[in-house]
Amino acid sequence: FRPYPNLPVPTPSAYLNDAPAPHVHVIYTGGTIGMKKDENGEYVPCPGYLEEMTEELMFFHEPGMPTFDITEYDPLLDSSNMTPDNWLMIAQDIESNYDDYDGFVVVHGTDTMAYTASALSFLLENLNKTVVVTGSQIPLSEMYNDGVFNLVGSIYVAGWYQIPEVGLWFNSKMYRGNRAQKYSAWSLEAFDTATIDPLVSWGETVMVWDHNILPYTNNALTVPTSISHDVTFMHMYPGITGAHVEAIIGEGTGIKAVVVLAYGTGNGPSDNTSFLNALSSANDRGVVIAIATQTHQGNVDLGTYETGGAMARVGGVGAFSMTPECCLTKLAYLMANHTSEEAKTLFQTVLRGEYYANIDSTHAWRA
Ligand SMILES: NC(=O)C[C@H](N)C(=O)O
Repeated sequence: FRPYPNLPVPTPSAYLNDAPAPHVHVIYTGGTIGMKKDENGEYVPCPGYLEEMTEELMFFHEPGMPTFDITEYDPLLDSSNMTPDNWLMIAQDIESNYDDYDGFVVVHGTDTMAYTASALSFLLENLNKTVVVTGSQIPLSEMYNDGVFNLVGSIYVAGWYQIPEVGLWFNSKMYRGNRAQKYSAWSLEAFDTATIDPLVSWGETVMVWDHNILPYTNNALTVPTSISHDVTFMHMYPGITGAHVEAIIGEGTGIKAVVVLAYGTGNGPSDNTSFLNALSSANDRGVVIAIATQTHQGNVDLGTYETGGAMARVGGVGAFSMTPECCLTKLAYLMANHTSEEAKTLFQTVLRGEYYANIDSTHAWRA
């Protein structure tokens, strides 16, 4: 339990020591944090409100807080309205402001925050600065809310700590963006990860769990110019048929890759010929079939059961412990610029610390 080494770790006395305040770029995309109720009593994003609140509230101006600029997107989005193009736009925004800021905060709705954080982790190639994605369950406009401290914590960490990763900050913890999932639509502890410990946690002091953090890079940041929209999910369930598979990934759907949410360690109905034939013909057409799991913990290993072997024999590639959000965004990133064969290989390669085969399953004790 040590502060991250080789970094300016601000202590209360350091704040008062004329330490130059770092400068953070806050990209405000929308989400509950800046919402107010409309005439129907439903929460909607409210332009200008986040900036107004950060100007008004003393927490954002305490000694030791980084300085920050807010860029507000137009329109502000409930994150349920986000698409892969929005992920790309945020990544390109970070790229064009990269040299002018010490760190970046993306303010975002919680509903699809895990997807955006994961997508950014892949899109920001050779990232060497901290990018924190955050939001809240309760808007700043409510008397009791989690938005203030989620935002204060994110700006603080993005400014003072150089962590070459995309993190997702929620409830005093920063998770690796491509490992986090929304676990609760109610709790203020809305996010968790089944595999590795948080990268940062804020208790009485700020702790950076340096053994989890990816290495720095000397290469320049790059961001691809396109992302694939032709990646989908297929949730497996008892009774699934070949016709159901065809409806999702059959010829004519234009689908290039599918994340199959299979059972347990990646198993499927090995005696269901119509189902297997539908998958097999998709594979023959070059559709990448990624086999993930409906469970939160454990590794996909298609060699454990005959029912897993069946998924491998129709061309499926196992997702190890990658979350569904990670699988979908990784494939959206890969399919834009790679052939199916390349994408299969890269899918089963650790690109941004998104899984560690054999290690992640040892976290099963967290259950
Ligand atoms: N807490 C939230 O931010 C939920 C909201 N529907 C959103 O994702 O934008």
